[in-house]
Amino acid sequence: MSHGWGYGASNGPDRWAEDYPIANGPRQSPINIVSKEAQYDPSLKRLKLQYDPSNAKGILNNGHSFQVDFVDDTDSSTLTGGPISGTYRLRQFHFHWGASDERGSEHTVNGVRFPCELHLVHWNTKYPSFGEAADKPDGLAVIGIFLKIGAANPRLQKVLDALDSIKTKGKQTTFSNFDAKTLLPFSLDYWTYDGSLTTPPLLESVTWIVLREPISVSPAQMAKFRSLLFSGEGEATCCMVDNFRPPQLLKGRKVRASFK
Ligand SMILES: NS(=O)(=O)c1ccc2c(c1)[C@H]1CCC[C@H]1[C@@H](c1ccc(O)cc1Cl)N2
Ligand SMILES: [Zn+2]
Repeated sequence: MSHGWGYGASNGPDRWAEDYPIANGPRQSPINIVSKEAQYDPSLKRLKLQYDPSNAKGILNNGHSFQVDFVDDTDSSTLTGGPISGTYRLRQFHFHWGASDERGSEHTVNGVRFPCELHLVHWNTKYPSFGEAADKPDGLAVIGIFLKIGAANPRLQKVLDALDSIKTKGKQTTFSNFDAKTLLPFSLDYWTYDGSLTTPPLLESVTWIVLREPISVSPAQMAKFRSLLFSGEGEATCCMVDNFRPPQLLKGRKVRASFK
């Protein structure tokens, strides 16, 4: 790719391997989860999420999605239990979505695509920093949550209301006192497998934890996601939609389920 990676015809997922050969690696994400082939594993623990709302720091349009960043210099917002050992710290969360409601999620379930998918990114504190953890096989743990069209979700509203101030690439604003736990569905049943970041650098460092229960989002709320731009101020306007990578080959990996 002559210019940076993206989701367009000239720089999208089908061309990422040119600059990131790991795109054809053995543990790439996302994947299609075939529920009947996921094996129930009774040794899997319950997920334990302890998030401190005061760790929320800011919200940024990074030109590929938008992310809410958290202060991660202490163990005050952590993920433990589940399929992981040790303590992982919340770094940021972000979303992937479609131009219309029939696509947008990265993971699919029995071939079903959702309009949007939320990723809560955590890093293993056995490493000194996120940067050190990002390329280790057990470095990151990302919780994936599907969004399904339904009633407006009041828990999303504070995030969506901030989008007007970060419309274009590079824009950021403060975003404080937000409890990411409010974004979780009632059930914490999950599928888990070893995978990768779903965008370049596509590092094969992620323990994926995909929740079975979606959260709701209304059509009007989806329109807010789609009001963002990939482009920077003063550049040709390019709507931020379809910022998802399609499912990748399983290549022999097993998907485990925390539930029967
Ligand atoms: N869809 S996802 O959850 O699989 C995903 C994919 C790619 C990246 C991220 C999350 C996040 C995680 C925090 C850093 C950021 C990013 C990155 C940027 C600059 C870097 O030097 C390294 C990284 Cl990892 N890349
Ligand atoms: Zn993501």
